[in-house]
Amino acid sequence: MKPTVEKDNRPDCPVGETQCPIIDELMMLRQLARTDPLTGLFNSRHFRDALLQEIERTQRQGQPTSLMFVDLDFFKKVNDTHGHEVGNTALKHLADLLVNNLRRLDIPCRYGGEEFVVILPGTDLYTGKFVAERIRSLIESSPVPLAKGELRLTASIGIDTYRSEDQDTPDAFVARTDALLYQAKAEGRNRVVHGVADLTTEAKISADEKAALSDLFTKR
Ligand SMILES: Nc1nc2c(ncn2[C@@H]2O[C@H](COP(=O)(O)OP(=O)(O)OP(=O)(O)O)[C@@H](O)[C@H]2O)c(=O)[nH]1
Repeated sequence: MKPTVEKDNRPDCPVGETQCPIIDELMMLRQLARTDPLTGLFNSRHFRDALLQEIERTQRQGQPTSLMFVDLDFFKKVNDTHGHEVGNTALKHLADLLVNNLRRLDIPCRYGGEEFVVILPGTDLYTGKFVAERIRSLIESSPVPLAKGELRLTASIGIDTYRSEDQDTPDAFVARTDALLYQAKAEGRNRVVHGVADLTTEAKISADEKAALSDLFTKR
């Protein structure tokens, strides 16, 4: 889901007009305050608000929320070798890849620098692991087209899930997921590291469903 001009929470025009330039301007500024200018993704401010909302939904309705940290590998070398502009092109390339390969409900954000974060509402860890692996594989197999040749990238990913019975705070959830990303870096990069699997949920998924999920993600 990419930022679009918000239609909800639109304040009423103080003089009751349907077209109100001041309200339009206010909505635009509100949008800008939540958007990363380089990639067009949501920024870390929006990420925090959206995560709080999804965790609240998990606590009230029981649907799990997964969280994925995606960080490009050796990105400093990209800047050092090809220059900052090419680095920026690579960041935009990754942002587009995320937008084009996630569900519309998912919330990809630029967390900062070369680190991206995606909220996956209503997604258990089993499904989240498939999504993460598909994104990792797509990054590896989709080089960035440059004026001269192409730039190959890889990324490390940490993914974990907030379940209705979880007691940790949103910050603690972010910290435990971020720690998995750092584990992926430490274990050699270009890999997905996930949190502790919920064996009861996994056991409920039939072999047919697992095969269908696997098929779905390998065919895309
Ligand atoms: N081009 C560009 N580079 C950025 C931007 N934000 C951060 N960076 C660069 O991202 C690089 C991150 O480098 P490091 O934190 O050392 O990480 P890394 O080289 O990717 O190494 P690992 O993450 O350990 O694989 C630094 O060189 C930053 O300058 C940006 O908006 N544009």
